[in-house]
Parts: sequence; C-alpha cells; structure tokens
Amino acid sequence: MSQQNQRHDLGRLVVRGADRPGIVASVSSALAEQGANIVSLDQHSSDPAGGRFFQRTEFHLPDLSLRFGELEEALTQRLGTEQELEFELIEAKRNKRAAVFVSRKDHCLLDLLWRQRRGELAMTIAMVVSNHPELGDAVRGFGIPFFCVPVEKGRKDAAEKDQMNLLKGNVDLLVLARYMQILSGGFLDELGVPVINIHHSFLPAFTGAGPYERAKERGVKLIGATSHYVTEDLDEGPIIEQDVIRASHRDSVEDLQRRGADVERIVLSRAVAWHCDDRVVRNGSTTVVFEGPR
Ligand SMILES: Nc1nc2c(c(=O)[nH]1)N[C@@H](CN(C=O)c1ccc(C(=O)N[C@@H](CCC(=O)O)C(=O)O)cc1)CN2
Repeated sequence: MSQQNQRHDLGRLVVRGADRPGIVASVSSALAEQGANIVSLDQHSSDPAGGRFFQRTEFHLPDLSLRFGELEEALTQRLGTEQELEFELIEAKRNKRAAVFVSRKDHCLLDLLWRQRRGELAMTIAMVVSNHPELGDAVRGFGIPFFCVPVEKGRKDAAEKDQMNLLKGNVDLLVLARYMQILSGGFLDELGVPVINIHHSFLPAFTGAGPYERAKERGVKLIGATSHYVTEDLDEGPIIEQDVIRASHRDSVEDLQRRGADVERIVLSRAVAWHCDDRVVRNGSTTVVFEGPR
C-alpha cells in the first residue's frame, strides 16, 4: 500500500499550552466518543509541577474527511477555547504544499527533489525559486516549475515582491535550501507560513556567511549543520535538527565544504520530513520534536 493510501483515514492532533491535570483524559475521551482509534501518542510536559504541555496524537477514524467538523467541535468542547491551550487537527493524507528557494549550491535542493520523487516526504514541491538561473534545467527535469527572481544589490524589496506574488496563498511551507539571501521581516510576516532553513554550521557557532572558512581558521574538530525555522534575526530561529562530523587539520576549506554538504542534506531532509509529519511543535525560541524515523 502506498504511503499516501496508508494515510487515508489517519488524523493528527497537536496540542500545546499551559499544563494542567486532565488534558490527556480530555483528548482521549473526545477522540473515543467520535470512534477514533489512537495509534500513537507522544507527550512532553516541561515541568511536572505545571509548565508547558505538548502532545502529538495520531488516530484512525473511518471517513475522517466527513467527520472532521464534528471532531473539531468535540475537541473544542473538551479542551475549551481558552488561550492557554491550543490544538490543531490535521488530515495526514494532505501533503504540505511547499516552495523551495535556492541560490547556486544544488545538493540540498536535489536531495529534497529526489526524496519527494521517491515518496519519502509528505510534501508536494509546488515550485522552486532561485536568484540565479543555473538550476532551472535540473528542476524542470523533475517536472517542477522553476522561477528565476534575481536579487539585485539595493533592490531586495523588488525581488521579494515578485517572490511573494508567486508564493502568497499557494504554499503551506517555504524551504530555504542553501538560499543565500536574508529575508526581510516584512516578507516573513506577509508570507505567514513556516520557513525552514539549513545553516551550514553547528549553531550557535559561526552564524552568517562563510562558516566553513571560519571553522578552518578556528581549527574546530567538529563541523556540522543546523536546520531551523527562519525568523527576522539571522540564523537565530528555533532549531529543529542538527548533526555533526569530525574534522581535522588535514581538511582544507574545500574538504570541509564537500564533507559538510552530506550533513546539510540529511539534516535538512530530517527537519522537513518531521515538519511535514507534524512532529515539530514550536515552543518560543525552541522546539519540541517528537522525532520520526531517522
Ligand atoms: N530572515 C532570515 N533570512 C535568512 C536566514 C535567516 O535565518 N533569517 N537564513 C539564511 C541562510 N544563511 C545561512 O544559513 C545566510 C544567507 C545569506 C547571508 C548573507 O550574508 N547574504 C547577503 C548577500 C549574499 C550574496 O549576495 O551572495 C545578504 O542577504 O545581504 C547570510 C546567511 C537565508 N535567509
């Protein structure tokens, strides 16, 4: 059975907010009353005495699409509408619709395209946008629209306007696959969907441009990659996934870039896969990740 079919009547419920006794009972009761069968449940409480509550539940409910509204109503009645506790009900069969931004480095982009084509990601790549033309043929080879929107010095706002015209209302997610332009706060606010970036260092070390060059200068013995949600503050967004490999004096900057690229690809694909499976819950400047398979 294909992955899409497996997800046909599978629902997800993500709950987060102020912890209090009885939340798990309320969620379980609401689902049971509607005839839903819980197939997996992950939960985290930040403080046993009462802090922040996070829960990800997957459940099977026949004819889920037809039952969605009444289930949402039952959960609202059980969990209340107070601000302290919020929930999101999701149909697992619906892929996230994503745009990918890239500059010239192709390894992270191609990895996502290959994984999407193999059905590994609950994501449909609707378009690829680059500030350079070089990767157009490769993207079109996957049957995916490619748009080149150059970013001229001092005219970033004009580029962002063109990008917004392509994205607004068309995507649920934006992935920056080694996109080397800083997005403005206004762009992020107007787009209004999650943006995931891959930074080519083990943050918080070496934020900004040229991390491998600075790693070489510093003589680090570990290099890595970090995937994070994008905020206006460069490379400061909530971290989703990281990984590292050993480095030594024998590695040139080019060696670090070549070896680091493999880490970047796997870290970004894990982060995107977990986001698309609703496994990542924002918690202020951090995240709670109910990890999936590695
Ligand atoms: N608002 C944000 N935008 C972006 C982020 C982010 O965290 N917040 N991450 C970057 C990716 N990145 C490192 O991972 C990065 C990209 C670009 C630069 C940079 O200095 N860019 C210059 C132009 C460089 C050029 O023209 O080649 C600039 O934008 O002025 C630093 C780090 C993606 N965007």
